[in-house]
Amino acid sequence: MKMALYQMEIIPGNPGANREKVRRWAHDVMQKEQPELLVLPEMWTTAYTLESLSDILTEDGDQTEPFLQELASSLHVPIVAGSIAVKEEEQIFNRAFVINEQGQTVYHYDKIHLVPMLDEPNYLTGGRNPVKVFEVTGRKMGLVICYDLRFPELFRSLALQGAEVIFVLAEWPMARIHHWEVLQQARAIENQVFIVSCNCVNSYDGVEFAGTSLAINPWGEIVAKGSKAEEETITATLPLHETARIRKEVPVFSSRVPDLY
Ligand SMILES: NC(=O)CCC(=O)C(=O)O
Repeated sequence: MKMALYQMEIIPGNPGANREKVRRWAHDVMQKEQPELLVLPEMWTTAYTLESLSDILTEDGDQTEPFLQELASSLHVPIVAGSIAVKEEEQIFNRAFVINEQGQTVYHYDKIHLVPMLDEPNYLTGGRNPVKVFEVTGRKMGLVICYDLRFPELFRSLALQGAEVIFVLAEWPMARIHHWEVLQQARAIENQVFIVSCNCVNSYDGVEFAGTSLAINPWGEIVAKGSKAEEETITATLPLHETARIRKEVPVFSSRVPDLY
């Protein structure tokens, strides 16, 4: 399965301009690369403009989900559409969407673990619904958002539900780039799944983001990697059939003894 990841330089606090960037990118990458799936990063309409988020969202309304639905159906491609800030009454969630190639939203997920190091808990409300797998292109997949990467329980739950690929949608800072790579390789190895991450680049409010979007196979090998600082497209072709062989060679799932832990 061929995927295209948009390692995006987000324009802070300007949803309309970011939607236009994504529209142009999606049309361009579909023409040049013909991927079967598109992937966007975390909070890609606003970046971490947390203090002004409420006003930005009130003014912008709910335009982004219909925009993504129209984009997916017109290009006839599913989109793991990163996450965006969504305001519901007085609460703001960091919400990811998955849109199928018919333009239907097949899944959404509110980030459960809000990141204290970026002050999220002071502005956002954490999700309270459990993670679930979703199906696009006939394959089961899962997703988490950024700081969730530090909580292996989410990944194990998704793997046990049958996810073959787990996406990490992120605005991960350069300050902890070492954790970013190592944790993803560990999640891939321990769950014997493909991990695909989409991060952003550039900085906002003194925080530099780390790029380095990754595709990692269930053996833990990096099969595609973005640069640290450039806005770019990363394409990755995932041989999904390899998972069965790896799970036979190291039969982690049949060796588990969940009654004891
Ligand atoms: N956007 C995020 O959740 C960043 C997570 C992070 O900085 C970390 O886990 O470290």
